[in-house]
Amino acid sequence: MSKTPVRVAVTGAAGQIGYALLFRIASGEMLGKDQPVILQLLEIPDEKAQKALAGVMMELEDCAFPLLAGMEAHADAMTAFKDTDYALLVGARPRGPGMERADLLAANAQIFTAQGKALNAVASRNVKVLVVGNPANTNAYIAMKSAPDLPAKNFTAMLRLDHNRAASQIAIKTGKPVSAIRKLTVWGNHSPTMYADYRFATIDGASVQAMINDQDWNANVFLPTVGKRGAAIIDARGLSSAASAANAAIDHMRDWALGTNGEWVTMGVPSNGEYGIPQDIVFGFPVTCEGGEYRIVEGLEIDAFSQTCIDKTLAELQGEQDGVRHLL
Ligand SMILES: NC(=O)C1=CN([C@@H]2O[C@H](COP(=O)(O)OP(=O)(O)OC[C@H]3O[C@@H](n4cnc5c(N)ncnc54)[C@H](O)[C@@H]3O)[C@@H](O)[C@H]2O)C=CC1
Ligand SMILES: O=C([O-])CC(=O)C(=O)O
Repeated sequence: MSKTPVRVAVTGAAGQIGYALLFRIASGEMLGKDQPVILQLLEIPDEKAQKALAGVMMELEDCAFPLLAGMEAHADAMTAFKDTDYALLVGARPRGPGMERADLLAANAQIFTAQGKALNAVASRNVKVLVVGNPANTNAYIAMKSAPDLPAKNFTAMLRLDHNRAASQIAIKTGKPVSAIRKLTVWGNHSPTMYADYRFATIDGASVQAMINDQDWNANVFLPTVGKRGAAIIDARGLSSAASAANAAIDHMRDWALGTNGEWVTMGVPSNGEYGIPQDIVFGFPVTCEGGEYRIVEGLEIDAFSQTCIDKTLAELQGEQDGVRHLL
């Protein structure tokens, strides 16, 4: 018997990430090739944006996806999020050259108070929320705090693009396939302060740290390359990353919903005090997923270099949080 369709809300559906994301959700890459979906698409109530969204929907129709069980255009979060099982909050202003993601806080924070409230009012009580719009961690925190009737653990931020970027840099450095890398993680904020950590990573059971054995490369090449990759793409393309961001969003939601078979992935999730990160800070952690739930990998040793990196990215997040306190 075929499965009951699930509802997937996507905001910023007519934007560049939306265009790289929706077709993959509708084809079953996110929730499985046997899971029908109903897309509930949100764009701003602006004639041009709604017209562009209508065009994207025409294209979705023209793909004749067997799993696309329905599709709706919305200009109001209160209708877009009705009964939704998954919510991908992409719609927000992207940064341009010379900006940091935190510079977007003033422009984007209010979007996430409104959308958190709407999720609180009308979404499925089990809704899984992924915040992509920047600054993603703090926007996820804002949405979570604006939705007091939903479990805090349902709100996550996208660190998966950073995780995937780190994996590719390690694959290039070691000459091994990216698919062989296990136990990699990225701690903290989706910003240049993030700490991509391969101390526990293995390739075919062997330690990646021992294989690379170069702390200078770690500190002065690897971490800045991963941390500043978003800016490098803006510099090269004139636009922020879109296809790789959409790909990471698919990876994040797929793993959360369908599980990771014991493998580690990175998700930005509200802390319960793990690794000394204060309660509710949305922080990149290593997690495993099973049965639709993520679990933070605990008990990892944090050495002095790593602690310094974690303290720095935490301090930045706390600063962002202080800056939005008036909205909550
Ligand atoms: N967390 C991550 O790893 C990444 C995050 N991003 C962020 O994702 C966001 C979207 O990026 P793009 O798609 O490239 O931008 P874009 O400008 O192409 O599209 C954004 C879309 O969101 C819509 N929008 C704005 N406010 C909205 C609201 N309140 N409700 C619904 N829709 C709304 C806009 O009309 C626009 O169509 C940006 O904030 C960007 O910085 C981008 C790449 C990676
Ligand atoms: O850098 C940006 O502004 C877009 C983004 O978050 C990324 O590519 O990681």
